[in-house]
Amino acid sequence: MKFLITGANGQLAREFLMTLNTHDVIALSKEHLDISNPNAVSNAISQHKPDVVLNCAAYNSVDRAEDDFDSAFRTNAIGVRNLATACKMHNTLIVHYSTDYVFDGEKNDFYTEEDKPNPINKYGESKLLGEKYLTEETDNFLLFRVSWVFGKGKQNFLYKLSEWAKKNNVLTIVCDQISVPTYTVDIVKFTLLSIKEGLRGTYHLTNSGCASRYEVARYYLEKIGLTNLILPVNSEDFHEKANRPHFSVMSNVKLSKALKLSIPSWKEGIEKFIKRGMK
Ligand SMILES: NC(=O)C1=CN([C@@H]2O[C@H](COP(=O)(O)OP(=O)(O)OC[C@H]3O[C@@H](n4cnc5c(N)ncnc54)[C@H](OP(=O)(O)O)[C@@H]3O)[C@@H](O)[C@H]2O)C=CC1
Ligand SMILES: Cc1cn([C@H]2C[C@H](O)[C@@H](COP(=O)(O)OP(=O)(O)O[C@H]3O[C@@H](C)C(=O)[C@@H](O)[C@H]3O)O2)c(=O)[nH]c1=O
Repeated sequence: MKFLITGANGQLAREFLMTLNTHDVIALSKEHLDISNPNAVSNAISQHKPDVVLNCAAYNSVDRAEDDFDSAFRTNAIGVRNLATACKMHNTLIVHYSTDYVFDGEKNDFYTEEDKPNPINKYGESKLLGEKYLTEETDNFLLFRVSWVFGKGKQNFLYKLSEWAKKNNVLTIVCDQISVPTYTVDIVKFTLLSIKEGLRGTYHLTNSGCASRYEVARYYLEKIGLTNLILPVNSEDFHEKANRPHFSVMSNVKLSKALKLSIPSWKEGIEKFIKRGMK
């Protein structure tokens, strides 16, 4: 099976590259394939004729998207539509990733695939439009909503935490944002199993369990031997541009039933990540 990976310098793409046999993979970074360019996308799919496109490209700057919706929209919505159109032409499976931030966080229970999204920030809006364009354009898709992704890379909360911890003895961490930290290794594993099993459609792919940012910080920093004082605070204490959902935990039951497998907890994910040297 031949894979084409977009956004090849990102943290999820790099995890795929570490797992897949490189003979079967075409990996294109933004420099080599900007997914917002329809001709470039069409040419890349025609030229490489992959069986599967793994779309790991995204505009992920949640705060910046508030003032620069155009950039977020171009990559997270138009880019996805370009890929979906080209994949449909060649009957290629497209695997795409969305986010817990498509939900408003008001449900106070785990979100299922049946729940109606209602984003409360511009990044979430752009990702929801990407979902819409994907599902309107083709049936041959796997759409995974993931949350609080961590792995080798900098676009994640654990990396940011360790940077904050190096600079400050006392950390103030929000306790009113609850979701599921999800390890790139598990995203890759369950994506590849889903492809192998022939699944299609929308699934929530998160590690199991849930936690506030404050709980994650305490767990992670203790595990890596840092003794910073960590104080719980509310989101309103940070004057961030973007609103973030208070409770965006997604249930992974649909995926776990479809694969007849249980998905490891976020704590197991973090332990595995640390054992691998946080690489
Ligand atoms: N990180 C997280 O916490 C979460 C991520 N997700 C989703 O998971 C998926 C993987 O994210 P992750 O690996 O963490 O993201 P990263 O930010 O690590 O990687 C995204 C990559 O996409 C590239 N990119 C940006 N715009 C374009 C474009 N127009 N064309 C091609 N490439 C582009 C970026 O390049 P450059 O850096 O040069 O712009 C970057 O290399 C994304 O769909 C993301 O939205 C969902 C929930 C949480
Ligand atoms: C600076 C600082 C921030 N925070 C909090 C405020 C804010 O909610 C959060 C910001 O961390 P991040 O930048 O990792 O959060 P954010 O970029 O919002 O993370 C999100 O990214 C996108 C791509 C997703 O799809 C989501 O699933 C989620 O992972 O950290 C603290 O608690 N203490 C601090 O000292």
